[in-house]
Amino acid sequence: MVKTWWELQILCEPELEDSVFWRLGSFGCRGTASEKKGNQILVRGYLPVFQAQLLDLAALSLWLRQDALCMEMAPPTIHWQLIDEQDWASSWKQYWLPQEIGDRFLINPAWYPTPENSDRIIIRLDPGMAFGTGNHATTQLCLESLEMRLSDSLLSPATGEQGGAVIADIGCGSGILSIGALLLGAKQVYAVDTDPLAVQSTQENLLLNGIDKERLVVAQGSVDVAAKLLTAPVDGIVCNILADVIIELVPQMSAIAKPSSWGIFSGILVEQSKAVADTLEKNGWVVATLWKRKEWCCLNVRRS
Ligand SMILES: C[S@@+](CC[C@H](N)C(=O)[O-])C[C@H]1O[C@@H](n2cnc3c(N)ncnc32)[C@H](O)[C@@H]1O
Repeated sequence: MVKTWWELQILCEPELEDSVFWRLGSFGCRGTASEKKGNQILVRGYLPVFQAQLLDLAALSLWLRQDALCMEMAPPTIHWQLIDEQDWASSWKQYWLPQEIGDRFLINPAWYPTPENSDRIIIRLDPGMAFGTGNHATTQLCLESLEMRLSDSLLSPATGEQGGAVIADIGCGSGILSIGALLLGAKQVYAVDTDPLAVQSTQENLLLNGIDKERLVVAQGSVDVAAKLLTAPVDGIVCNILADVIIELVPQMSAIAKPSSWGIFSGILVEQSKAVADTLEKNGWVVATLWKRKEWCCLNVRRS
């Protein structure tokens, strides 16, 4: 039995209570409760931690705000926290199974035996506390986009010799996209994340996949840190963070790109795609394709 839960707390106008309950129910909350707090209502919702990642909670937060705007009410205040932190990092593992993604990848949890006769590229992963198991639609869209971008690579995945793409992975989480790119034949990846746990997880997953550590430079920070580590502009950028963050980082990411670079941007809700695309276009990128999965999308772009 899973004993670790997200507790979501939504403080709203009383008129919004029903719509908040409805939203939490359709989001998958297993239990809900409400109480009066002055002139407002505090609604609490509970769901197992493996059922939602931070991106999903951010999306829920956006929907709750949109629901309030549609009813011409003040937007609710939303908080979330993990409760009963009893070894949650291991309790969710039983729910995470090997998973095929796109045409080429197989994500294999580190505690499962590696399949011997698979014709897929196997990414072995233990994300620990970091985001990036491959279960999330945005990670899948990025891996599939990398497949497309790097499919004509003639490199040896084992050595990455003979040129090949140099890529920046902004917000690397578990390192899943960096490792995927390297196994597809990228020459080198510069991976950054503001979360130190993600940096640690990426380094550990690099070792798990037997990749030469010179091929993956990992550091804590954001695009500014990647820019300092780079010796030349990159051939490609992959960035799976929320839309607001991407919009803020586009000028800095453009500054580390070549005139011929490509980009893969996800973590974007479908309704936010126009704002991200507009910002990219203002900074000299052309949106080639927009791929959707569930409520999320991924922009595949290139420099004009
Ligand atoms: C949605 S996860 C993506 C993880 C992984 N790349 C994937 O696709 O599954 C976003 C990651 O971005 C990191 N992050 C958030 N804001 C950032 C910023 N401004 N710069 C760099 N990393 C950031 C978070 O710590 C988190 O690990």
